[in-house]
Amino acid sequence: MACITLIAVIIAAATILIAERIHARRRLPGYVKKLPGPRGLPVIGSVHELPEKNSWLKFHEWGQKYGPIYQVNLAGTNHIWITRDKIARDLLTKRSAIYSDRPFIPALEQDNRTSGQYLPLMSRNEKWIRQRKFAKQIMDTSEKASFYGYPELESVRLLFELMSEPAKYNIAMESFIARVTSRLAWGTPTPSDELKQRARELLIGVSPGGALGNKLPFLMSLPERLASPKAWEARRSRTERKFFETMQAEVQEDIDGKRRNTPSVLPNPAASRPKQSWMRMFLEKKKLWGFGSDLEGAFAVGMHGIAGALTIAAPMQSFCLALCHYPQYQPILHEEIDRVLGDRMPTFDDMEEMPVLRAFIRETLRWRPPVPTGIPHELIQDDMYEGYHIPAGSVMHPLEWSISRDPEVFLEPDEWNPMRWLEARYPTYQEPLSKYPTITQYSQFGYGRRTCQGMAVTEADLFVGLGSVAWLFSMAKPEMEVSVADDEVEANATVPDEPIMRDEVESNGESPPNLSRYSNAFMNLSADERAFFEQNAERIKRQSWRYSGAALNIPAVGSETPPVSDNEDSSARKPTVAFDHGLPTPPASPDEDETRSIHTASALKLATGRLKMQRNDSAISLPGEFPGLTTDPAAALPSPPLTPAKVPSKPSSLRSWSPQKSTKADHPRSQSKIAPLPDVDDPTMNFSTLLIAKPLPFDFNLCIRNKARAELVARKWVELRMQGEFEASRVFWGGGKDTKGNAEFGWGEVFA
Ligand code: HEM
Repeated sequence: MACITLIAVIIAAATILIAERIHARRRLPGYVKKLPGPRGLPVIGSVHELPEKNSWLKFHEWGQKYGPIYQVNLAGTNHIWITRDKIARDLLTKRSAIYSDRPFIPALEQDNRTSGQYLPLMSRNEKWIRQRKFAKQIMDTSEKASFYGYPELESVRLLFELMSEPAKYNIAMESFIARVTSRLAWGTPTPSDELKQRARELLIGVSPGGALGNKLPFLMSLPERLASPKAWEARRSRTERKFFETMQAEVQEDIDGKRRNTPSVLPNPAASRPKQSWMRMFLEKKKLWGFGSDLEGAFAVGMHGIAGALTIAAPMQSFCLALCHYPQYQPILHEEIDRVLGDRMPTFDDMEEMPVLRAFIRETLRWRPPVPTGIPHELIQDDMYEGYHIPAGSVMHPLEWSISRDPEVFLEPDEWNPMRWLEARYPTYQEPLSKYPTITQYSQFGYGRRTCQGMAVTEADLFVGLGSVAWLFSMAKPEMEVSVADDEVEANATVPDEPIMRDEVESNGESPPNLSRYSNAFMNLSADERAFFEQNAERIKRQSWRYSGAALNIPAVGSETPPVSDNEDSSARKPTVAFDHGLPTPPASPDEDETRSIHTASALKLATGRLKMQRNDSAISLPGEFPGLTTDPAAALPSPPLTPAKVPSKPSSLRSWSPQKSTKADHPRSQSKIAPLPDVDDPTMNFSTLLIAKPLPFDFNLCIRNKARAELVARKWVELRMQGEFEASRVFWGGGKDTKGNAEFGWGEVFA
């Protein structure tokens, strides 16, 4: 029996092979050349040569071997890899009429090309046209409204969380993006955890190295009970739909005023007012969009939520990686931040004035592209390029990893060097600096008719989010930690059993402590809050440093309170009592100023418990290795190498490169040495394996650069929280207890 099966498999494989050969020969006229590439094995092609981790490095290596455009057979499908920007533009942009389709993704329950669910994965059909129009409208409108101020708002919570639990920096950054995106999509940050999970699960579903159904498509034709990947996908798909429909219905209820003052849903009336959002735009002008159903609108908005939720967090984490591994550039960024912003946090309006911050972000996107393999296009008819045949149905990959490592454009391409965007001696430099470098209009966001719709949101989130992080913190690898212990601070490091209160703080001045007011204030706390402080007394005690009273000069609240919007009843602004990050929400008090001050002090104290302070406000400086800032910033810039990288000078276009004719002697590989591939043990190369490459968590030190800024953040956090802005994330499935839900809806297992 086994023998018969083996013979059957061999016959089937041989038939496919012969059919492939005949097919290829019949379609290729004699004068047309075939693109080079690895030969691979019959049937499976080169699948077995791909590593599980960082597969883009293999494609990059093949690019160096076979040239800037080559083809690979992967399980019977022809994949074409493009490693130079010019070729990607020639094909995907200039010939976008035939290069703008998307390949089929087997692991999804519904056909990604026609289902109308995910704009980035659709074929170029009617649904794609109307959803792309809709996407442009919602992006343009929200951009004009400065994306409703959500990045600035959530960056306060981001900084507060980073001060509170620096070790969870990756969660804080992902939450920042998910909250901003949830607000944009539905006007509320409460679904942010669910959105993150929806994004992770979809990412698994669409990644070639993710769901098993993409590696073994036949599994998707079996019944769910026999194929667990199919059951996983069915649940993912049901949960996603339910989530999008629930959010759509809630926004509709908000608009209709039905959800106002319903404490079980949103405890704070101020927070329950309908906020601006993409869903609101959809619902208010439904007819304008011409969608087939409300469900299409639910997906059109939800998909944008998902697209934003994980992509932007990846470069935020790569930014930390870069700053730690290339510390010599940090002072340059801090100099710009201190000069332009001083003691206020950045806003989107600061873009023009801050080319250094933009350069740091752009360079991070280049150095560690969030989508290193690019998002593939599919060619719908046979084509020719520079004498080479590209068959219809080929899956075209603009290989971002290689495109952003073209040694003719990027000197020393593997080095993170933001100066390449700021100094005229680099080929990438462009005037005027008030505009360039941009964060958008970059190969990282794709080509032609399928370019990313979320570039502007990405720009706002990264600029405000990372600008805020660098405004408050400096970063260093653990072994590079500078001495941060301040004798005075150390001497004061005894912490009372209870939280620091305003009166105690003031007592560091002339007047003696007013203990009665102190204890009254403590007694004014709700039972929940008192319990919190009691339970956390030990933790609070363990803090490594605390502010001295003189330093904690808390100004009265007033001028910085955000204005009350037209449709908000200011008397309705009541603080809520809920626990989030282990920190109490301030209770309502007749004396709000006092309550705010008290809670600012305790919030700040709790928040900064695990952080280190730098001795002075300037950035890290170590002898020798790091450039100190001088009055002439140019003189302080680190000197990049004047000679190009050790990589070979490679042809930038196909004109000077002809793979088919090449002999061993004139092949690019034999002309010069191949650039060494990055070491896979390199700590900066530790990435998740899915389509979006996110650095895995790593150890580093976050140091507060300036006390006054930390105080400002804590104060803003308290104020905004009292206004009901920082609602905690909601649990959608499982009756409020957990996220697993039941067999029908809930969270599936995820990895990476
Ligand atoms: C760092 C952040 C991001 C990166 C690197 C990125 C990258 C990309 C890439 C490479 C594509 C495919 C382009 C092509 O096929 O040529 C794409 C498409 C798309 N992106 Fe983004 N993206 C990011 C953030 C976002 C955000 C925040 C949103 C929305 C809120 C978004 C929405 C979309 C949409 C709707 C498409 C599909 C366009 C189409 O197929 O017609 N992206 N993105």
